[in-house]
Amino acid sequence: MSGTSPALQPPADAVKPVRHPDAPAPGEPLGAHYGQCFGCGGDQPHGLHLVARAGDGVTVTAEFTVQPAHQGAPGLAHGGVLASALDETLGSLGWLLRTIAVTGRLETDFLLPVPVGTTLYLEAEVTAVAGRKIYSTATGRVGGPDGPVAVRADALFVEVKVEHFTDHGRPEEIRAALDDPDQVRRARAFEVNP
Ligand SMILES: CCCCCCCC(=O)SCCNC(=O)CCNC(=O)[C@H](O)C(C)(C)COP(=O)(O)OP(=O)(O)OC[C@H]1O[C@@H](n2cnc3c(N)ncnc32)[C@H](O)[C@@H]1OP(=O)(O)O
Repeated sequence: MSGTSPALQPPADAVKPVRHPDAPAPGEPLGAHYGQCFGCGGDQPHGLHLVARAGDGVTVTAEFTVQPAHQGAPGLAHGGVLASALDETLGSLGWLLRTIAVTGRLETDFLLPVPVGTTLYLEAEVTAVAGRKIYSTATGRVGGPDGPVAVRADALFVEVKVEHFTDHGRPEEIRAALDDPDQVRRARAFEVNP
């Protein structure tokens, strides 16, 4: 069973999302926004190492393979890890809008158990925008990009300023990210923005 709560129904004044003219081209890898990110960071040993690509319109696709460190029950992915994969994929839609946004609400349906070693094929799309509120939906399929849906989610992301991160993050990590001599990495740590 799945159903979206009223909190995730776009209001009457919501508009269709607009792909930013400088959004990455369809098929272009989005890359990690921060090396230590649990979702996409290459320097995060127990992370998902999720790889996302821009799609058409305001969509992205992504893949992640469930590792032994991601188990809940023996040999099965932990539900929170699968929710993280959906959240990360939905979060990467910010690259298409060129908007910095964080998850306000994430509603998840777990439809099939997902064994360790499985690759989850994820797809996410922005469905509506109302002011700072960004409504989106995602699926994770198994067995291939057209396989059965194992997990799905609806989400509300809320646009924030970069100070959301710099004011609230632990000072050690903020300082390290701001001191990164690589200008692109420095910007990407906080902004889902090329
Ligand atoms: C760099 C990006 C990496 C991406 C990684 C993947 C994404 C993530 O996991 S981000 C991390 C997890 N998320 C967070 O830590 C966010 C924590 N929450 C917050 O900081 C705040 O609650 C925040 C920013 C969401 C909203 O606060 P604030 O900016 O004060 O806005 P606020 O006025 O409360 O809400 C704005 C609108 O959103 C709505 N809204 C906010 N939260 C929710 C919610 N949970 N459910 C429904 N609606 C909500 C409000 O009702 C309001 O609507 P309206 O404009 O119609 O009145």
